[in-house]
Amino acid sequence: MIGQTVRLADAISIARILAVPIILGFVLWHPPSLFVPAAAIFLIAAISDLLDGYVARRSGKASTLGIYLDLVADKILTSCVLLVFVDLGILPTWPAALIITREFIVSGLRTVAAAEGLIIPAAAWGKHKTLVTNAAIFMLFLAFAGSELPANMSISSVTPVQIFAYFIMYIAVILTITSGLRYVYNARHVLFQMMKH
Ligand SMILES: O=P(O)(O)OC[C@H](O)CO
Repeated sequence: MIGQTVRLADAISIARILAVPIILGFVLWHPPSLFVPAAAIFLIAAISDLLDGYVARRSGKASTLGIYLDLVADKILTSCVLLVFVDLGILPTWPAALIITREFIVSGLRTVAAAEGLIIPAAAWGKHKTLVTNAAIFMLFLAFAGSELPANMSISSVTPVQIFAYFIMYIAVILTITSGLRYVYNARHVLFQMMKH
């Protein structure tokens, strides 16, 4: 039973990864008119992040594969959608670059910590960052659904919903940086250890 629950959690994470090409397909095929179906699939994928955590917790024990799949699925989903937003001019390069760089730094830290026998699981501040980032992405999808893309817009046609979506995205950037710094600070002994070798 525990094995089955863990496998269900893993299957949910794998489904989240498989949803990424479908979302990108909708977004790139006919932007921005297919943003609503893209947003709907993105929302289901983002909610599945909460679901796989719940399913894994019910088993009382997350598998190592489950921890890996959960983290990797989140990062693939977020990074790919941010890149496509940059491609379409919805997002400047720097917030996407900052978010993706932070993910590399924290993932790298997890790798060296694991080599030292230390597991760095997703902490509450990391989960909050993911929640806010996903909310911002979902709102950007809806804010630009059926509207002009930024390259064809005049400043006067920017809507309050679009301004609000960007506001949430910049909060997500701040949470991404602060949560990343917390991981680095909490694992400082791993970094000091690395410097000694
Ligand atoms: O901030 P991280 O790297 O711990 O990632 C958190 C996860 O996205 C939560 O599922």
